[in-house]
Amino acid sequence: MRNGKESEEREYLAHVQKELQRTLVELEGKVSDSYRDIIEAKKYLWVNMAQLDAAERAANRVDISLSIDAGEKTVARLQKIRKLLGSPYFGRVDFRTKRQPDAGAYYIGIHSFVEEESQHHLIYDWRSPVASLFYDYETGPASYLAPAGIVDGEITAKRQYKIKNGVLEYMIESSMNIHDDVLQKELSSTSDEKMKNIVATIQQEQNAIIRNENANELIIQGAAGSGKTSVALHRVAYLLYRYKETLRSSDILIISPNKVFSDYISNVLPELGEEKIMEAGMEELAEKELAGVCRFQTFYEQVEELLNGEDPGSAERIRYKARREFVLELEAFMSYADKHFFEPVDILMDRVQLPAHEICSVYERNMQLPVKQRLEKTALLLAVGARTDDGERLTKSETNKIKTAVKKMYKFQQPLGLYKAFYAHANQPELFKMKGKGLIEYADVFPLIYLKMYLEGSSPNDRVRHLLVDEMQDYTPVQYAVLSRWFPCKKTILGDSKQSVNVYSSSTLQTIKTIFPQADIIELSKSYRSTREIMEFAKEIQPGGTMIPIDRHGEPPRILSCDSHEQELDMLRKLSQSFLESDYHTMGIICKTRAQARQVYDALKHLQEHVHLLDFESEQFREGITVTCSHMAKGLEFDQVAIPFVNAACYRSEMDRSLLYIACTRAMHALAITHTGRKSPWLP
Ligand SMILES: Nc1ncnc2c1ncn2[C@@H]1O[C@H](COP(=O)(O)OP(=O)(O)OP(=O)(O)O)[C@@H](O)[C@H]1O
Repeated sequence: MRNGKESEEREYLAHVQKELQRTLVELEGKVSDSYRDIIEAKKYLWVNMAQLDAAERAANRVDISLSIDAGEKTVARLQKIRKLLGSPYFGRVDFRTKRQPDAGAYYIGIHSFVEEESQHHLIYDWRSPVASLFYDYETGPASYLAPAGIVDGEITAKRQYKIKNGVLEYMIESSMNIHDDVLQKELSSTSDEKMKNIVATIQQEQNAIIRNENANELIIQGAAGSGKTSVALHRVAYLLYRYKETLRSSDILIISPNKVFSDYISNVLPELGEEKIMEAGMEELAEKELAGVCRFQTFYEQVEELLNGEDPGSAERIRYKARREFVLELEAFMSYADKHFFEPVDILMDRVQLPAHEICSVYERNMQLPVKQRLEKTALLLAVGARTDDGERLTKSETNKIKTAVKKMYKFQQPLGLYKAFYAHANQPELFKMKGKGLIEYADVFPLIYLKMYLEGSSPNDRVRHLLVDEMQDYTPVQYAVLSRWFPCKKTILGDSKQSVNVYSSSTLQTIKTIFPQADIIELSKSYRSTREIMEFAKEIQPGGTMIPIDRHGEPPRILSCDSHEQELDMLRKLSQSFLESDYHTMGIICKTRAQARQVYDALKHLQEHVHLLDFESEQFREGITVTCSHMAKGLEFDQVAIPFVNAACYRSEMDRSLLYIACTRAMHALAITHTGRKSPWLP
């Protein structure tokens, strides 16, 4: 076995580092050369501007921009080499084939690295075909898919390494795919303010998702902490590597629940050597679509309103619009509108007359178009075909008159009017309620957009070539219908039906399956984030499902009973103080509502720079104590979590239960729950 002994491994590491160092120096030289060249070229252009003709100036500019591109590439490479110097590789797999009976040792790292002189791969990128052996197999027969086809062989040895700041901390030889000890060590570490990459410990079932190239739609249902978001981001990095000639980061869009979450995950792709992808929230997209039509309540405002029980009818309205059948009902209404809302009448002008039946027949021939375009085309075809009594063509002004007349024959000019007509048609006008002048409820936003598309058409976004939808359970079938029209590209859709922030409008995996019947569906049940004690506690709050906690242990969750509200706030102060004295980096105090969060934040203000209030407008996730509410905490994680006010009055409904589950599953290592008076019936 090559580099069999630890001393040989250390020698190999030293050799790799020496090569990396050499490359680093070379690249640094190249960067300063190209910096100097660019400055010189710019100076030359500036000084000689008057003497150069237009073609020469253009040629100079092209040269400069090419040099800048080349310089940027060198800087990117330099960054990768710097990263490798700290930790060149984390795994090794020895693989032999019939053609190569002496097993070759493949070292796997975050980026690949080739020795210049020998052109020998000292490190293979974790996304390279051969690296899949490391994640997918134990020792023994194995195969991987190379560009030229399947390569069969045998894995004779596997090793994992922890190299930090260039020092080999430990190495483990194991027949297993990813050794449990290494995973345990990774999971026991304290949290960061940004999500970490998991390349060194990707699990086999996660790797299958990351490397899935065939699915047009891939749905990942995974328990809390099962790595859905991490895996989806690693999948993006994999696809960018696999299709590097045709796919760029700017072709990929992630729909994320809020800005804080986007900030939290923003480091993963750059750490993996890729550029950030585009991100957008559902509301941001809706805002563009409804500009000039109406304003709308946000999703968070909707959830807050439900939690505060401000409008008893709103749950019913939300539930109605979150059904799968609702999309079909909207579509049936569109067919009805096609037939009944166009009322042709004779057009009688001085020089020309167009009978209603002729208008109707042209209209019916263009049914495949959205209403507005259909009307325009109808008018245009009529105008082009029409002749005056003297056999003359129509003038521009006559054509325009026909256009206006045909347009008016359709009963609704505005999407909102058509949307209201839907409820009148369904004989349920009470299910549509404006929140104020020009302000609609969140539940109406996407049905309205869907009807607007029918009325005015929509232009699919061709720039987005892969769409990632996180927290899939929070989107309704009509939202998916709109998303599919906006983005007719490949999709990775992920979430957990147990973590809905609004139980009235959440979609189950079953529902999402019916929306995307061709999708590949993968379920992740192993949960990595929290200790077994925390996950077993959470499982008692939301039983059922297939969540399997990882075998990592910690202190059991504490339920702390208080005598008064003031004493409960005092308890939170104590918990915060002890967190500040501990080795933990992040603590989340997760409340049910925004108002509660503000109250707790005020009570902890004396801790000043250590405490942050995370609200709907926040954009950043930071170290220290974060006071927030469950629906903002979704997707995030903390070393330690405290959940206040978990009494019977505050946490009683199904929705409260779901929020409590989300809050508990944010904790990695420690969880404390406080209450005054009778504790919530959802607590174990
Ligand atoms: N294979 C792995 N190796 C190491 N850590 C992992 C692995 N898979 C997941 N994790 C860790 O588990 C935690 C949860 O991951 P992630 O946030 O991606 O899960 P999730 O399923 O999206 O969670 P949730 O739905 O609860 O928000 C993260 O700290 C992540 O680094």
